[in-house]
Amino acid sequence: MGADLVYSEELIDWKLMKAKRRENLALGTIDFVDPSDGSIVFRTCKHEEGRVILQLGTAEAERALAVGKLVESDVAGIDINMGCPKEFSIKGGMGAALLAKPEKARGILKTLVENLRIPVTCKIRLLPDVEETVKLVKSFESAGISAIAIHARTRDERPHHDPHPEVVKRVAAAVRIPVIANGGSREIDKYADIAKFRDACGVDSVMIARAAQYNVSIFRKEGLLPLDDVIVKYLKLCIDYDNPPSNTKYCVQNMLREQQESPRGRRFLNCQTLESMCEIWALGEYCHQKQLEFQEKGNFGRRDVVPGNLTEENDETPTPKKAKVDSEAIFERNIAFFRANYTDDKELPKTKLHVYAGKHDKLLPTYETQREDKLFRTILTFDGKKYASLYWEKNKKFAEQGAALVCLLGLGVVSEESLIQNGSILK
Ligand SMILES: Cc1cc2nc3c(=O)[nH]c(=O)nc-3n(C[C@H](O)[C@H](O)[C@H](O)COP(=O)(O)O)c2cc1C
Repeated sequence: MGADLVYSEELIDWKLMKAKRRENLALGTIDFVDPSDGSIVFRTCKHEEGRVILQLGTAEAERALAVGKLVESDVAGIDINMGCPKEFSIKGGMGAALLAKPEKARGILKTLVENLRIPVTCKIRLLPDVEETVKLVKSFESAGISAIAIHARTRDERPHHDPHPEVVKRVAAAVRIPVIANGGSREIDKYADIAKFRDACGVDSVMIARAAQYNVSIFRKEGLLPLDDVIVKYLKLCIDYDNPPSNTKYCVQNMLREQQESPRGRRFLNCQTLESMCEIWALGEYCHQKQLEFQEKGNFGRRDVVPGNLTEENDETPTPKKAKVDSEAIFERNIAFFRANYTDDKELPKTKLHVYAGKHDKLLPTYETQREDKLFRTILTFDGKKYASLYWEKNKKFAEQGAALVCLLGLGVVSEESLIQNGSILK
């Protein structure tokens, strides 16, 4: 859309340190995979080469360097987050906590500068005192960093507080490295507003977060694109790079904002799969075909990566082990559990199934729940057979109820018609 560089969201050092680098031939991406559960910690691709700066949350030079070494061939630079005021960052000595430990912070930057081949930057907030901020930035400059991003607020100020471009201006005038001004989104509605903020801060570069989340075409010199065009472009990328549905949903929600209240917005909020989200913007078939193509090429979702299959050092392209359970042997239907369908607790699918088991002198069913990307699916075993819904529920309880419903259908305890009638069977 016209941005020169894009920063990743903050990734925590220990999470990346244990990740394994894999080339994903099906998607054409480089993946950093958590070997314990197969989740993707960071994914990038050729198209992003030279453009993406990986932002790291760290409190230790050694750990930061280990991550730097792991990713240095795949990113344009490493940024150390020294601005995050959130509790989890501060408690871990990361983010804005580093502003209170300037020597430690400088040590991290210096270690990276001296040992990595790529540029090192950091992102800070203003200190309450201007001269202290200048001193800090000069000290980081002397550590050899290539640029510094400054969020024009102090650690205790929140997004609704006015930013302080005049303070950024004073700091920028005191150093030679490029200062990237940040924190102006409230006043940035169009491309020309970026220059206003840039000039007020006396810098050459601006970093935009929220205004870009709302409509990423804010970076286009030619002006904003209609939101639907942006969503379509974004969804296509999500399909092409197999982005997790929950993250896709979160990002589109940030674009829709008040439109979430519209009938289309409400339909969107009910979506759980990437395909169902894509259907709203006429990309359902494209999504479906791409997912089939990726499966054929061997791109397995994280549920297919079982613990341990990424641990062999020399095995660069392991064949992911397919599903924990042989899907051939499972009775599967696309059934969702809607709590509102059951006013009487005795009618709840699990309760009903347990009563059935008692009456027929069978052992109670067992439930094994898989979790993927904040969604849940349960494989239920009853009387030697396995049952599961194809529908991923938003919590474990619902997933178990959904699987019980499939089982009741398989046993003939509930009828297909009744499930169609109450909307539980999905197409
Ligand atoms: C949803 C969200 C996530 C953010 N995550 C990060 C992050 O991972 N690292 C970071 O340095 N700043 C993060 N920020 C802060 C922004 O980078 C930025 O400093 C702040 O929003 C002010 O800039 P703006 O006015 O352009 O939004 C986040 C902000 C938002 C709204």
